[in-house]
Amino acid sequence: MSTTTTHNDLPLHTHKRSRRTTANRVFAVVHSCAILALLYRHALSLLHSTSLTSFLITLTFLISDSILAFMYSTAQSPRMTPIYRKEFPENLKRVVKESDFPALDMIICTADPFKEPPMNVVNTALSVMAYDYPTDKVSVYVSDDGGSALTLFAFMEAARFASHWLPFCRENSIVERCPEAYFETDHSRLPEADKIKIMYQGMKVMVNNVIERGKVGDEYITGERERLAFRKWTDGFTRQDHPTIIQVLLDNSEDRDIADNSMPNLIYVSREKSRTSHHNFKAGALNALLRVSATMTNAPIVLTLDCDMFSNDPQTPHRALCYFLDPKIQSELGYVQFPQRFHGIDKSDMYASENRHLFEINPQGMDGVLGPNYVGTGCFFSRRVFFGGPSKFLPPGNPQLSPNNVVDKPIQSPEVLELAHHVAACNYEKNSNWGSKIGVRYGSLVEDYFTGYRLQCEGWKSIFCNPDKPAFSGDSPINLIDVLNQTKRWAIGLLEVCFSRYSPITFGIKAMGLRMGLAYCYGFWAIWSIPITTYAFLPQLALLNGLTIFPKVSEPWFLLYVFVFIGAYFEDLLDFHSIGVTFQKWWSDQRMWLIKGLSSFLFGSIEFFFKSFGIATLGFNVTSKVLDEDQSKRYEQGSMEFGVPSPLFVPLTTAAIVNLAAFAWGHVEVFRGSNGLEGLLMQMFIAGFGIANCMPIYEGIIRSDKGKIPTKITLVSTFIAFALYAAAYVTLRN
Ligand SMILES: O=c1ccn([C@@H]2O[C@H](COP(=O)(O)OP(=O)(O)O[C@H]3O[C@H](CO)[C@@H](O)[C@H](O)[C@H]3O)[C@@H](O)[C@H]2O)c(=O)[nH]1
Ligand SMILES: [Mn+2]
Repeated sequence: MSTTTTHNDLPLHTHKRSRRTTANRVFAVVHSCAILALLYRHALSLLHSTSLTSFLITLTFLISDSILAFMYSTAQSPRMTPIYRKEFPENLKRVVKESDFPALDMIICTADPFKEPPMNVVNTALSVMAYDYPTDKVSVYVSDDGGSALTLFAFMEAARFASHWLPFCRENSIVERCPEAYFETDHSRLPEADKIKIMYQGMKVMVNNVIERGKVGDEYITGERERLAFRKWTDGFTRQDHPTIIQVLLDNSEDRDIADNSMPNLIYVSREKSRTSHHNFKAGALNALLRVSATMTNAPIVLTLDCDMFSNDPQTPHRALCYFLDPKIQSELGYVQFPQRFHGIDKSDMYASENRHLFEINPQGMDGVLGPNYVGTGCFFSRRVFFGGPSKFLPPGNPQLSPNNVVDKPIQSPEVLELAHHVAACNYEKNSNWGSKIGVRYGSLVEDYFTGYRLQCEGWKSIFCNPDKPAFSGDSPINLIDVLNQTKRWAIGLLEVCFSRYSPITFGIKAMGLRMGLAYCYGFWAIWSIPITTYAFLPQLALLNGLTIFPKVSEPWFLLYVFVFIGAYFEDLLDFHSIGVTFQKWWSDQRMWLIKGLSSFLFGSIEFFFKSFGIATLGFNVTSKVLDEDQSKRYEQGSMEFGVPSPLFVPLTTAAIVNLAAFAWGHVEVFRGSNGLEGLLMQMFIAGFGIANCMPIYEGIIRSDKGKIPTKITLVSTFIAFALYAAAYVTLRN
């Protein structure tokens, strides 16, 4: 089945349904029945339980399995109608003249020059400045929430380098337009390549020198314009407290590259910050930038990009236009989301950094209903989307910020610059709709999930654009603690939405219908921690005390458990298989799911709980993108990086110890014949499965390199494991 949109017989895009749709639906019904039967069994045994202990154990499993059932059933929603799309950018110019292409404003976010090296930010910017797009229609805005002169310095250099890099890419039809990625491979066949490479290396060395010294020395400041710019970093200037800085680095009405073509606009913006007003993290930055860009260029299409993700294909805007320029879907189309894809990932994707469920499988499913969620980066928006639903325009206070306003003054004219500074001020949003009804939405650490969700609730549709050649390519953390802290932030942010009055289960279903509402319920993520923790400890502690808590092999209920487990796992494996992911990567993904359940989801839930009672406040901890050489080496060798004595590792290590002990003790019990294998088999299997998943943790305990689990963590975990055993001994043995 496939639908085609044509203009004079030239399709811009098509889509087709997944062949697995029917199988998915049938299986969902069968599996759901099995789960219901299991819950029914728990309810029965709860009613007939003979002791307090067995009552509590059954209750724990009833709660855990109900959560699993809830998460399972909501996850089925996107699996009902996954679709695959295809674009035909080659037809675009035949349908719309290039001179009629809409202008593009691209916003790149950065927040910390030491965690996000300015050279990476520069690479991201250069990769999109070099898009195959009419340069007079392209504007790149760098949002620097770190308010760092170092980042501005890097961009001054980048602006100069761009005048060589852009014509070089165009004349040689270079595909790799991120210089760092391009120079990683040898291009000695192209005579100019060497020259450009030397230029690039020179810039890199200079920028990195400046970063190392922590300040821009006078010897690096060449012109009067630069001197004036850096003067804004006065003595009282801190990243939390400083005036707005807007620096136009390239202006397409006057700057030209070495081949005499016009350059895209390049504008550095660091919005005003003050300790007395909340800046709403990235959401605040994006809103400030939406306004600043409105005063200067006000392009109808806006790309939001994180500094850790560069463009991997210069035709990407054309792909997005295949949808935005289709008159049939135009009026309701809010955004076109490209998946987050990553480079430098190890063969087994040890940390499940690819997050295929989140970034690919789910969006494909949601695309078959109203469209995918927004994932913060690699997303082209129609500017209009930020100002009310498709049929309910909400004007911003100032008509000059309206999405249909045409800017008729040059970007460096005093009026434009004055207004731009005014709208970047930190109290500009006071008593306005920004963050609540217009712009990117505030109130969650996952502003992306929340914003996309709210926009879809307002009636906007979205498109998932997933070309074979990844459109963007990003960095991902290469040590466990960064991964866990990142997912902890996400888990908290998602709970902030799911337990608010905008919860997808209530508000979402009402606004978008059952299927979309349920699809957004993956935001309840963190509650996975409850069943995962239960299954990581309870069967094992019971086993250590010789207590049978699951059906015997000979009972029919045993088969039901087997079916539910294998069914869920096999379904997941097939999902990964259908998008071409190896078995090994799938195994890592499910393992990381368990690891997160015992760490980031668990701690995230607790922190969210504290926050809800006003006991703690939570911030956006930017993930570090700096690569440590030793760590990189261990990453390539496939050994998991612990290194720091973080409490996040304690439940994991404890679980590893308890599972090993239980598995060993189970064998003893069976050989002694005190309790037959028949009754303990399932508990033995669960402990064995736990051990299989904990392999990197045992390695982490016995390794001796810097990335090992700190001895302190091992000791604390061993102590807790004993304490748990003792507690179980007291409660379970009577
Ligand atoms: O106060 C802040 C904090 C962060 N950022 C930027 O936000 C982006 C994302 O931060 P990062 O540390 O890379 O977080 P990730 O967890 O990798 O990001 C994912 O999750 C975020 C929400 O938690 C989304 O915003 C991102 O787009 C999504 O890729 C980066 O460009 C930062 O520079 C800001 O601009 N201001
Ligand atoms: Mn990131």
